[in-house]
Amino acid sequence: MSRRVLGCLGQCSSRVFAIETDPKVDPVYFSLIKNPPTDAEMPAFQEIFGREKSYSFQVCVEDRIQRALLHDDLRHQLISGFGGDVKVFEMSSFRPNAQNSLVKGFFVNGVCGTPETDQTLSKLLQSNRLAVCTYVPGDAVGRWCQEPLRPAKDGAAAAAGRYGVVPVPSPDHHPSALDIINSSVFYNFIEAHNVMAECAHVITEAKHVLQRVDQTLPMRTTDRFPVIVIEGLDATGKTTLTESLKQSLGGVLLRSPPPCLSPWRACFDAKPALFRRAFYALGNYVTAAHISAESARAPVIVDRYWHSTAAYGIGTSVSGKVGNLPPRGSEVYRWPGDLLRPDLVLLLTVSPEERLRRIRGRGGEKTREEVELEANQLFRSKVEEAYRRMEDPACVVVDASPSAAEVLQQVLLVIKEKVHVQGSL
Ligand SMILES: Nc1nc2c(ncn2[C@H]2C[C@H](O)[C@@H](COP(=O)(O)OP(=O)(O)OP(=O)(O)O)O2)c(=O)[nH]1
Ligand SMILES: Nc1ncnc2c1ncn2[C@@H]1O[C@H](COP(=O)(O)OP(=O)(O)O)[C@@H](O)[C@H]1O
Repeated sequence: MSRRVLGCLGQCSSRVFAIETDPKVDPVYFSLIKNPPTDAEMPAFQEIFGREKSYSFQVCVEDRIQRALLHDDLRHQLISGFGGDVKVFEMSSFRPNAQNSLVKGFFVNGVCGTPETDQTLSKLLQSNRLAVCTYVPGDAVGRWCQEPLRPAKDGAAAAAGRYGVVPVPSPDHHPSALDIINSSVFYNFIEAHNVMAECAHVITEAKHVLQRVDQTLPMRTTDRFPVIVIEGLDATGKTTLTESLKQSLGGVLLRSPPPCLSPWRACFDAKPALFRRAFYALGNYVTAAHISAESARAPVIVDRYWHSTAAYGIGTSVSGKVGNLPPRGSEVYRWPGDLLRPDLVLLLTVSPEERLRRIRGRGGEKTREEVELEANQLFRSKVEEAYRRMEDPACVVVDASPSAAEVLQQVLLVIKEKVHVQGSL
C-alpha cells in the first residue's frame, strides 16, 4: 500500500520534500534516492530527524474536496493523538517549478512510543489515503533514510522499502507558491463555482450560497458611473472612508462579500482555505453584479473586492518570509478576466502601531483572519505586500494615518486626478 501511495508522490528523485520548522527561516529541503546515501551525500539532518521517532504523513487523494477536508482533519488527529510535546510541522512534497504539483502533509518528531502514540500511528496507517513514512538512521552516523510504512497483520507499522535522504538546495520558488491558482485564489467564476458545487455534499451551507449566486443578475458592460474600491488591512479606516465618500460623491456603497451571503460567512471563515476562498471569490462575483446595476445610476464605492480576496489568499497560503511571495509580475496578481473591473483601487496604509490603536478604539468582534493579523506581523506584511503587487488595476497607495477628514480630502483629490466622476464632486 505505501509503495503505491508513495508512487502517488511521483518518482523519488524528481520530488522535493520541504519541512517548515519555523516560518521565519527557509524550510528543510530534501529529496530521496533509491539507496542509503553515500559518504559524499552526508546530510546534516540530525536536528530535524534526530529527536526520538520522526514520521511524515501526506494526504494522497485525487479529489480536492476530500484532500482539503482530510488535511484539516489530519492536523487535529496528529496534535491530539501524539500529545502536547510533539512538534507538528507543515510538510509538502512538490516538483520544483511545476504548478499544482504540491502534496501537503505534516512532519512530526519527538514521538515517544507509548501505547497511545502506537494506537494513533496504527489508526493512521489503516487509512489508505495517507502516505506514512518514518525516518531512521542510515548505515552510518549522520546519514538518514526514509522508510514508507504499511500496517502489518497485527496493526503495527512495517517498513515497505528504504530510500536515502539527501539535502537539496532551496528551489527558485517556495513550494507554497505553487498552489495558489484556483486553489488559494480563484481567477474565474467557474473555478470557484465548481469548488462550491463539489463541496455541497459535505457542507450543506454551500447549497444556500450557490442558490444566492445563481440568482445573481448577469453583469452589464454598458456605460456606467465610476467604480472606486477601497482596500487595506482591517482598521486602516476603510469603513469610515467609504461612508464619507458615499456622501461626498452622492454614490452607492457596496461591500464584498455582499450582505446576501452574510448568513454563511462565519461558516466558511472556519472551513479549510479551499472552501473559504471559493466563498469569498463568489462573493466578489455577486458584488460585481450589484456594482453593474448600481453604477448605471451613480458612482459606486466598494469596501473590499477582489484584491482583498487575492491578498488574503496569497498571504495565507504562502508560508515563511515575505520574500517567498511570487515575484512582481506573476500571474497570481492579475485581475480575473471575467470579473467587473473597477476604475480605481485605493490601498489605505497606516503604521502597525496606528492600526493597533485604531483596533483598540473600535472594539467589536474579530474574524479569525483579523485575530491572526494581530498575532502575526509576518502574515500582515505578506498580505500588505501582496496588495502592493496587484496589477491591472494596481492599487494606488494612500497614507491613511492623518485624520479621517484629511484622508477624505486626500482621496477626493486622487479620485479627481485619476477618475472622471460625473455629477457632484
Ligand atoms: N471582505 C473580505 N474579507 C476577507 C477576504 N478574505 C479574507 N478576509 C478577511 C479580511 C479581514 O480580516 C476580514 C474583514 O472582513 P470585512 O471586510 O467584512 O470586515 P470589516 O469591514 O470589519 O473589515 P475591516 O476590519 O473593516 O477591514 O475578513 C475577502 O475575500 N473579502
Ligand atoms: N483617519 C483616521 N484617523 C483616526 N482614526 C480613524 C481614522 N479612520 C478610522 N478611524 C478609526 O479607526 C477604527 C477603525 O476604522 P474602520 O473605518 O472601522 O477601519 P476598517 O474598516 O478598515 O477596519 C474606528 O474606530 C475608526 O473610528
